Amino acid sequence: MSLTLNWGILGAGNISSQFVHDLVLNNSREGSEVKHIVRSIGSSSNSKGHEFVKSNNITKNNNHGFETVVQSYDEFYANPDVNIVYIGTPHTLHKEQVIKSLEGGKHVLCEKPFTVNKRDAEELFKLAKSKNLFLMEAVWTRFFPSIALLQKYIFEEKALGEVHRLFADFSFELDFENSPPESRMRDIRLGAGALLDIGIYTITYARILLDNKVGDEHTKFDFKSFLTLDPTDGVDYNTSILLKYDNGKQGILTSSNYVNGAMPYVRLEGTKGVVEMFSDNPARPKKFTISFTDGREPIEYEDQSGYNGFIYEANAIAKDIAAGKLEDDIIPHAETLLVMSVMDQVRKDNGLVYPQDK
Ligand SMILES: NC(=O)C1=CN([C@@H]2O[C@H](COP(=O)(O)OP(=O)(O)OC[C@H]3O[C@@H](n4cnc5c(N)ncnc54)[C@H](OP(=O)(O)O)[C@@H]3O)[C@@H](O)[C@H]2O)C=CC1
Ligand SMILES: O=C1OC[C@@H](O)[C@H](O)[C@H]1O
Repeated sequence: MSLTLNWGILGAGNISSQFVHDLVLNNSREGSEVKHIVRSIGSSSNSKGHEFVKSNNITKNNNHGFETVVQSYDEFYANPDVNIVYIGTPHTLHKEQVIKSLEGGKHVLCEKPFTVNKRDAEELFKLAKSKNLFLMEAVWTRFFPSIALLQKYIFEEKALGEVHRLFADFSFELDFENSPPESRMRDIRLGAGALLDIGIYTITYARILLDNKVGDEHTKFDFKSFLTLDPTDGVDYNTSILLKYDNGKQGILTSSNYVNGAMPYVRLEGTKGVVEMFSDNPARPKKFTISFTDGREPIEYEDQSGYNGFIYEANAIAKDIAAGKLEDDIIPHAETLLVMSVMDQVRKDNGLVYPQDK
């Protein structure tokens, strides 16, 4: 089984840089199980692309002897050396870029939110299957070792007893003064708003901590929600979702771009114990504590790997592709569609329509 991926990185921005950091670190470490070769950076600007290669310190030495080229988007899609594309551009560009990457015969890992609505996501998954190519939404959170460990404690060992309630918050105060109205964080045409940007993670925590099944197998739930639409930008910067599973478990999910959130950002309550999660970034589940009601020693976990955490999803995909799979078991297509359907309904119930919905 060959565990080598030849990556093309689309968009030389913030998240692409964080993603590439992990690939470079992986390649600099002895004994890494997967070779992640960065073949190409697709950028709107040649100089920006070269600056990206430089600032992320991608060299032949830490890239398995390969030079990284910088290409225009169109050259990038046609690059025969790239076999998987990572899409790190604003939400509303994902759809067209996934299509062009698949048309170019490449597997795709596309940043969250995968698309703006479920209809578009379905179209992309159908296309990938028809071309026999792997396609996944990059919800990296789901792939952290901390999550697998928590799921073992919660669902297999029942360390919390009966789980009843989850609080999950992802909030940070957007620097409105320094974020121009045409930035991806504010522009409705780029899919701005807290729900698609950070609310998606609170729904993700409900999915992975309240239910041990994914996609078509999921436990049924219902929800009600409120969005506060900003009078200037017309998108939600305050978002609350109340969720109830058929088995009675509840999730209280909040996200905001008006105010900063508190720590712990996740609190999961059961009859015998409580999980609390801490992080500099609630998308990155690096640290948790489990405290027990009977006074037992708490369990404490912290990821000390030195990775940002993108390596976990990247390695999982390498194994999937080597095994000939078209989707991943942790976030199969149906799971992305489920989360997208929740976000569609929340927007519908609160009057948030993106131009792409029409
Ligand atoms: N997994 C995670 O934790 C995170 C995921 N994300 C997701 O990644 C995506 C990108 O976010 P982020 O990296 O923060 O965004 P940035 O604005 O930092 O970068 C996006 C890049 O996309 C390209 N681009 C093309 N067209 C546009 C446009 N009209 N406006 C802005 N950029 C454009 C640019 O690259 P170039 O000029 O080189 O073509 C730009 O640098 C989003 O969908 C977001 O949800 C973001 C942060 C964290
Ligand atoms: O996915 C994300 O996680 C971290 C946030 O800061 C960012 O806005 C968002 O896109």
